[in-house]
Amino acid sequence: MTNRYRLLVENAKQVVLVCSNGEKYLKSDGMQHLKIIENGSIIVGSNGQIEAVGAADTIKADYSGASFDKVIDATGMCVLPGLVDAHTHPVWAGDRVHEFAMKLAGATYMDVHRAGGGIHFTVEHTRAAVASELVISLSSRLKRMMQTGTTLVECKSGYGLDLQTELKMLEVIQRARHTLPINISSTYCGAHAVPKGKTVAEATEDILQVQLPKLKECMDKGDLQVDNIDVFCEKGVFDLTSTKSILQAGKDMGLNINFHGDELHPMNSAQLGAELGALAISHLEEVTDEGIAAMAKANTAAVLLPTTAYILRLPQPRARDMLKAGVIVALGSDFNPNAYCCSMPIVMHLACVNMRMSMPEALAAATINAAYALGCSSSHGSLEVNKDGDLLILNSTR
Ligand SMILES: N=CN[C@@H](CCC(=O)O)C(=O)O
Ligand SMILES: [Zn+2]
Repeated sequence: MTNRYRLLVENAKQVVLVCSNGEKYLKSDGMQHLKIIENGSIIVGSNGQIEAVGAADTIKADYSGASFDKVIDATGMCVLPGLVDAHTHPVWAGDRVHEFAMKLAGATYMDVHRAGGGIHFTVEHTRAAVASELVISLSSRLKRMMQTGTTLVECKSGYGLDLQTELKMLEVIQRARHTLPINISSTYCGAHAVPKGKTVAEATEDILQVQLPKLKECMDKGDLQVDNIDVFCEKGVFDLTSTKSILQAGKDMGLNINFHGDELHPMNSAQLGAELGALAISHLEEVTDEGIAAMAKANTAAVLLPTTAYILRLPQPRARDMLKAGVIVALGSDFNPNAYCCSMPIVMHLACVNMRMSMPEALAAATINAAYALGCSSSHGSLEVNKDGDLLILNSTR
């Protein structure tokens, strides 16, 4: 047995494990009482996984003969799991600050979209951008996310809407996965909007007959790793029927269903997601009581995005109703050219102030539950033995 380890963080005032019994997610009251060790230490092994976590005295005694590549004295500090951002659109070119001005002057998100802006504007610029340019901007955005504590992030395609650009975006995400010290869950979002010049039926056909088969070929050959499938299920974008066929086709390829639903209109997206066994649905500002009940029963996570409601002045997602009903509530930044926030601490803050979540609820939603939404809660989202040694050390007593 080896007695050399990569890292010892010792004597922290608090080690916030979040949970400690292999929970895949936390619900309702379980999110109020997170597992905390006062005066604790944690060891990360040479494989990058957590070797031990516990009271500082116990760790010291158990590992008295061990050596460490690095030792950090965390006296007076607080150790947390790395934050998980469960929803981002970080690959794009073209600035949309002019649309912010339009919105401040009264235009809605869909007014801008229908006028050919919004996602369409970004599609035009992203199609024209070369991959190397997208890699550079993506890397700088991911680095900013890391600086605010994100260690696992979901990254979507969806500003291509054609085979060539969707693949280019997924390849850019793959490059970042291999070059940056951040974990990535990759999402194919070819149904993010109906491309200009196509009907919903034509766009759906292209995704089912052209884009998904090619994606599968690339995945089977090992050229691309993609984890999730996404659709923007919304009035004026993809209706319930087309959404269902695209999500089902993705699921049949082995992708996790994780899609945009019930954002601007009640579409019964939540019920559809529950029926299809979706791992997660994002937004849900307009979800109905029936949708909430269906998600709670199916263990479909709700990825709530407080920056969207803030920037678009939408009704807040009904976090309290969802928590009460037993929905697995997670958080994401929704980083995109319209909602320009890389910081999960700000997202958690907005969740507390605007969605009335408690601080422990927000932390659970940004760690174990966000990891669950990405199918990663066996390796991320809490400080437990054999999970990835992704941790934050806050130079703060609490
Ligand atoms: N609602 C759809 N998609 C994004 C916005 C993307 C964009 O406007 O570029 C979202 O999650 O908020
Ligand atoms: Zn989104």
